Amino acid sequence: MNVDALKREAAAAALELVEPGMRLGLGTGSTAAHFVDLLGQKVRAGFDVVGIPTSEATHVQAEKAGIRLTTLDETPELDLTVDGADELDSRLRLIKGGGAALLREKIVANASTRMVVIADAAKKVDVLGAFPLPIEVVPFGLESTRRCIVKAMIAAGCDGAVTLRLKDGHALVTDGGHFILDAALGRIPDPEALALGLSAIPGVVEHGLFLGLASDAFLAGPSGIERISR
Ligand SMILES: O=C(CO)[C@H](O)[C@H](O)COP(=O)(O)O
Repeated sequence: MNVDALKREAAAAALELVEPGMRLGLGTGSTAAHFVDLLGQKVRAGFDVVGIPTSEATHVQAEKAGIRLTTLDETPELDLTVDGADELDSRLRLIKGGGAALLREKIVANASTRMVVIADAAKKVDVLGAFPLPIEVVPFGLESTRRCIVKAMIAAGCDGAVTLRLKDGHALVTDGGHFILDAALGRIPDPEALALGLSAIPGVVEHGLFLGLASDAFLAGPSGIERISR
């Protein structure tokens, strides 16, 4: 089975958790897109839920799929968020932000009673960090913020290049109007320490370490779905 089919299987497994009337956080990325697609099919068959998209891209997809949408201002508390991840470990600590949507993804996950991760099984790792850690920063003072990030990394026992994410030769601009710095660390021995250090830097808007947010993960592999719960 190809990776895309596995992603769809993980999405289908999470769909079974959705109940009528739920307030749902809708993730971003190729796996979350399968979830939105499957949810749209259910909605068009008469199932009523309300969704909060975590990116402009998901907003467009969900609207086309016929899913009723709201905002966190109208609906500040959600029942369930279903989202993908770039990496996760057995304690459901995640790296997210490969699709540059980490800020809204974290706000929405934090507003949810449950966050469920859907992914192909290859995303599960023993130690986080092979996937470069996305860090969302304000454009003002970029180089100064980058240096502070390097110092925070060293203080947390890791090291690696921190580079500006580009799109079409220019700095990628997130939905919130910020830039993304990607930290190629290889391994993150103490994600909690790194998260604390990064959050203390004024130019850092948010980082892609999602700690203590996910309650469950559905990981699709060749031999079926593995469910991890916390
Ligand atoms: O964090 C994300 C977007 O910011 C995505 O959830 C993450 O990049 C996984 O994407 P995909 O499902 O396409 O592998």
